[in-house]
Amino acid sequence: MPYEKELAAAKKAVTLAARLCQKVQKALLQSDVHSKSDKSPVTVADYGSQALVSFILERELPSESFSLVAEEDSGDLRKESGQDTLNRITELVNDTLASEGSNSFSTLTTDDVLVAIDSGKSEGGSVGRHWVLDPIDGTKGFVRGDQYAIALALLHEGKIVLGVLACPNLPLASIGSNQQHSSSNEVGCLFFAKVGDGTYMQALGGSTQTRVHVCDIDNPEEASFFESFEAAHSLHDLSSSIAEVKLGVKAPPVRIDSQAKYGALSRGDGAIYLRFPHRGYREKIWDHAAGSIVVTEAGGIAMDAAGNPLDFSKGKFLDVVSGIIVTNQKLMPSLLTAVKEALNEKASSL
Ligand SMILES: Nc1ncnc2c1ncn2[C@@H]1O[C@H](COP(=O)(O)O)[C@@H](O)[C@H]1OP(=O)(O)O
Ligand SMILES: [Mg+2]
Ligand SMILES: [Mg+2]
Ligand SMILES: [Mg+2]
Repeated sequence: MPYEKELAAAKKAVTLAARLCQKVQKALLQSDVHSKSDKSPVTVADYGSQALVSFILERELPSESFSLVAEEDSGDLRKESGQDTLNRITELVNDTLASEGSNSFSTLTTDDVLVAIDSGKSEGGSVGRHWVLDPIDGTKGFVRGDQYAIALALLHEGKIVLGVLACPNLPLASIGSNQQHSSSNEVGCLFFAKVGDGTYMQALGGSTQTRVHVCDIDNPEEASFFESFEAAHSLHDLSSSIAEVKLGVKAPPVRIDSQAKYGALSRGDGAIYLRFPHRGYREKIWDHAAGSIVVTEAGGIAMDAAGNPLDFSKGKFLDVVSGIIVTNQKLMPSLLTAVKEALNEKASSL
């Protein structure tokens, strides 16, 4: 089966990274939160997760040439002021590797950690194989104690061929706004998909997997929609005018952080995901690579707001027209029409 060993390695890497993130989120100390030059919060867990995933993929797939396009770099950690943080990250990575229980465990030095983080400097592109990683997607949710995801995908000749999405705080039961209250409050989901093979979900750390599908709602009035928790990441007014005014969606928006939205959509918790970043923001491939294959293999479609397929082959940026929209096959035509109308009205009112 193609990509079988890559999928196994990706699941192992992401599961361990999730363990590291859970530990940090539990004991999140103010001193663990730092500011990058773009002012987004970055924590020891973002770096630790990236180092772990990079290290495990290289260890598990030794015969392949390794290319990784990932969000973080080690610049700040190499400064004098980054020493304590680097020591803390190295300790976290080693503790997590030790908890794996394998005999082949070797202790990483701070230099090994820097090298593992910097393996993520690849630019991707349309030739060859590249892993694509967001070590913590939804850092703001992570810091708040809410939803976040570890998102890993494999890009092969310009197409995403597999994706693994760990959502440590996502309930195993449905979170859709139309859902009955569930008696189970167990959290921690691992979604994974291989091209042509469907999407599966299992409990993080569990082994029983279930195939998942997007919902088959064709009446927008019965649909519900996901969007960013952070209004700074996506225009909430525009989503409301599309979903509620144009399509007649009755349920209130489900606002959660990160690609957990793609995971939830892939198992039918809601029918639509709308994302309209503010002007000037450029999407990155690691923010959508794993999520998009998880949704498409579950029967959904992810496109830009003009109806173009998402093109992951152009380097680290994912250039899209106006935004990203995701739904099932039946709702996409009416959603696209509603989006076009709303964008035209917005343009003519400026
Ligand atoms: N100004 C911004 N507009 C849109 N998305 C952003 C912005 N700043 C960061 N992001 C990224 O958007 C994603 C989260 O969006 P949301 O949780 O709202 O879906 C994350 O990938 C986050 O990066 P990061 O990986 O650093 O958290
Ligand atoms: Mg970030
Ligand atoms: Mg992200
Ligand atoms: Mg991130």
